Amino acid sequence: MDDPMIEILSEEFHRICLRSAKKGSEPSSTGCEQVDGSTDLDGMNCEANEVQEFSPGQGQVLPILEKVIDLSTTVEELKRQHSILSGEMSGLTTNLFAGTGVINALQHLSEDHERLRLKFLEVSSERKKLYNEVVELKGNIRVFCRCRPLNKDEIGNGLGSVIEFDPSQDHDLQVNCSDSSKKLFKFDRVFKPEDNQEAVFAQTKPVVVSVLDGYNVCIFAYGQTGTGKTFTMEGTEGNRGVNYRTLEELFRIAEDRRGIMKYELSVSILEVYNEKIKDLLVDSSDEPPKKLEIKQAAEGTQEVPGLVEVRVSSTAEVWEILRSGSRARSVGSTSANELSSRSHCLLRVTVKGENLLDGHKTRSHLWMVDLAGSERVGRIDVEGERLKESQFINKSLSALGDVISSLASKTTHIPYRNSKLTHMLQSSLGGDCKTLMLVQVSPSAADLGETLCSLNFASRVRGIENGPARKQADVSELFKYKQMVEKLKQEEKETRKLQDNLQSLQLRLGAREHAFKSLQEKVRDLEQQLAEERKMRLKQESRALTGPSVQSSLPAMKQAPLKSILEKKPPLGPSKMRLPLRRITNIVPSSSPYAAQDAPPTHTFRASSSSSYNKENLPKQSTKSFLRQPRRISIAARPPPGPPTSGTATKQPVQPRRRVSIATLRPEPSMHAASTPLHMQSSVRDTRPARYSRLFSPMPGYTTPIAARSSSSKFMGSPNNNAQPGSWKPRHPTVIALQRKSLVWSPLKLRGMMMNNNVRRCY
Ligand SMILES: Nc1ncnc2c1ncn2[C@@H]1O[C@H](COP(=O)(O)OP(=O)(O)OP(=O)(O)O)[C@@H](O)[C@H]1O
Repeated sequence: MDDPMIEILSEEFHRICLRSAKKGSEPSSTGCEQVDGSTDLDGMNCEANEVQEFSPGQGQVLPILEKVIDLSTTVEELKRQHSILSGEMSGLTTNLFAGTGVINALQHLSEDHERLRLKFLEVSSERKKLYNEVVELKGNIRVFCRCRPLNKDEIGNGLGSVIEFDPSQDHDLQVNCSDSSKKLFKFDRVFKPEDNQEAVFAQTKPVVVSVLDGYNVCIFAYGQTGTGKTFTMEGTEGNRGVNYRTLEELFRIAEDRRGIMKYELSVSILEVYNEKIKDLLVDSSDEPPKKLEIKQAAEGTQEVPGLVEVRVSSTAEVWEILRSGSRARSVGSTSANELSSRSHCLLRVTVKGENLLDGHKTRSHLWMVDLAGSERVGRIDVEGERLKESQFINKSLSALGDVISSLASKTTHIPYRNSKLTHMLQSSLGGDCKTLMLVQVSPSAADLGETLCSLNFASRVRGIENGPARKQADVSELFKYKQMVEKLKQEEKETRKLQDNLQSLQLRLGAREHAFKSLQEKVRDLEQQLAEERKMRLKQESRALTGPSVQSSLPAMKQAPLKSILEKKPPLGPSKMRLPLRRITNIVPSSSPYAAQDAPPTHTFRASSSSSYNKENLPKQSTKSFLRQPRRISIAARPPPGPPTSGTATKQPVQPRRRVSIATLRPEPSMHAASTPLHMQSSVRDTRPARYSRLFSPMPGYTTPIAARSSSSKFMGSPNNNAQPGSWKPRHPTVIALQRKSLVWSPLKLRGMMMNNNVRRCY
């Protein structure tokens, strides 16, 4: 039993029962007492029945029983309430699960919200970018032309319109000049006299609303006096102009973007009159006007400290402010316009924007300028103060023209500071800023000159940006790129050439390395061969020396020193200790089978002291000359023709071998022609001075191998066979170079060559 109330009641009932039992009745007979002695609500029911049973028996209901009955009813009621509450409780528990679903849904929603917010930010920045691009494509400096209708006076004077419009063209207008020629002008947009303020603003709107995206914008109306500049910019009550419509549009867009962007718009109106700045929102009737100056702010923008800035939040207040500013403007009467604006009127709208989604803040300016009349001084009859005004107006307008021209032609210096007007507009002219020029013209034939002036000026501004000047800028860029391309091409060409050169050099190097290797191998082979041959010769010599014939033929006194020398000498071998060739050749016996068979006498070299030479066969002069030869006369010398005589050893002592050299390889004139590479070499080194002169002089009677093949040598610079000694002059550049360069001859090389050509034949 959960309920404590029921428990209390149950106890109470139990007590009553017990008391009744004591009064004479047997409570056990009622059967209400349970075996385990416990009581419950059933027991109560039982009690109630018992009470009812008692009641009739006793004739009246006891107050206690009444109480019990009441209590039972209460219990019943409580039980019912309990079950209801339990039901509610379980219902609440079930609802708790439904709450989780709600939380999940909420979570999903917040995630969606975040995703959409980011997407929106992305899309809005993309829109901003694209919008700006569209404006830029149309031109950051745009020029519109508006022609006012002929006024009553002009019509009354019978003046006709000199301007013609092509109904199908929105960009052209044609001026009929006084000499009946026609001049065509093209602008970004041309408004005919019948075009209303709405039409003009429809085209202006895309430029002005850029201010809400954080861009600085400047619109100005230019033209001669009375052409409708003020009408276009300010308008009238019923025909509101660009100023009011722009602010109206800005408010509309700001309202559209509410919740995403927060904008604050404030307005200032000032005029530049005779190069002085005047705040048109200050009531200067009581006090003299404050002097305002242009100052450069820290962030580089131009500010006018002290200039009134009125916060505007609705179009209703804007109109009033614009009217009051207009009223304060300096006007004067000229012959062209009764209420001519003698100053430049500038309306500045400052827009502070805050992106509520990402907190990004912007501050930009929109300038809407109604310029003073651009007519030349002589055009209107002015004098005194009016003349001075006109001069200031002209000066500042020409400064504006210079600034726009410089901006359009993208020159580095923009002359902003030449006038107060341009200085003030500095941060809203050029760079990322959007500029719109509205050139106002009169259709009247009387204004033709001024109309042409205004149209020419406007065309120049537009033409420089979108026409030839812009093209010129592009051409210069193109030219720069073309030059770069040319340079690159040339560099590529040179690189290719260098690569080719490198490749050929590498090939040549490879070929040289290969040749060098093969030469090295050849030298090694030759050395080996030489060593073997020496070994063999030594064997033969020793055999010859020990042989009886040699012993008998040589006198004992002469054999002894020779023998001793031989014994002292180490055997020839591949080692560094090689015997000099001369020594070996000196002792080669005439009976040597090599000498007799292999080597023809004309080609076999024998040293001058060799015993194997037959002295008789040698011409006297030759022998003498041989004897006169310095010791460096070596193996390369050609022996005179005739068979060598065995056993006739000369008395010339055996000279220790020195450097083998071809330096003494100079055959005697009587020698027969011999063609060896050495001779060839010596023959081409004719003109060398001093000791080389003789060495390289051409050898008369000698024929180079090439020369031997053909009677007239094809080798460039080779000596002519028939040429007189010393008459040959080298012509080949290599020969000339060699003549100039002293050569160092390697004994090893020489030995190899000698062995190849001559020495082998000695055997
Ligand atoms: N497009 C137009 N439609 C109807 N009326 C026009 C139009 N343009 C100008 N006007 C009228 O021509 C007159 C001269 O215009 P406005 O004063 O605007 O010229 P302005 O160029 O501002 O002259 P100033 O330089 O002397 O101030 C005004 O009465 C104006 O209402």
